[in-house]
Amino acid sequence: MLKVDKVYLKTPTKIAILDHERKRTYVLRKDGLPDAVVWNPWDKRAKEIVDLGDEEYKHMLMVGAACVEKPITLKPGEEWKGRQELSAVPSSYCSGQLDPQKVLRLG
Ligand SMILES: O=P(O)(O)OC[C@H]1O[C@@H](O)[C@H](O)[C@@H](O)[C@@H]1O
Repeated sequence: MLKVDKVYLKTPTKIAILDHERKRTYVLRKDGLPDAVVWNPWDKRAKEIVDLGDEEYKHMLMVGAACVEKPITLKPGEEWKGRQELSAVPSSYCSGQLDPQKVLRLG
């Protein structure tokens, strides 16, 4: 794993994360959050995360829904709703069918 901090604009509402090492596939579903962030804290920021072990940052990757390009500004009394849901599904990699489109259709 390497240090990474990337923002992807206008991403689909479903994103598949294929973990070949652990043979798992995660599906991120999101609403109201058009962008996505792929990030890990690496050594310095990891020290601020109290429940992350000293060396665990080397194995950590966060993929999250985000709203970066057009920030949401609320006036007093205004409401906004957004959601993200992360679930694990059987890995398409394990079954020998590495087809991200197939994984997205599963959800
Ligand atoms: O902490 P959040 O809002 O879930 O975002 C995750 C990370 O996303 C990264 O892009 C930022 O550089 C970090 O500062 C931030 O912590």
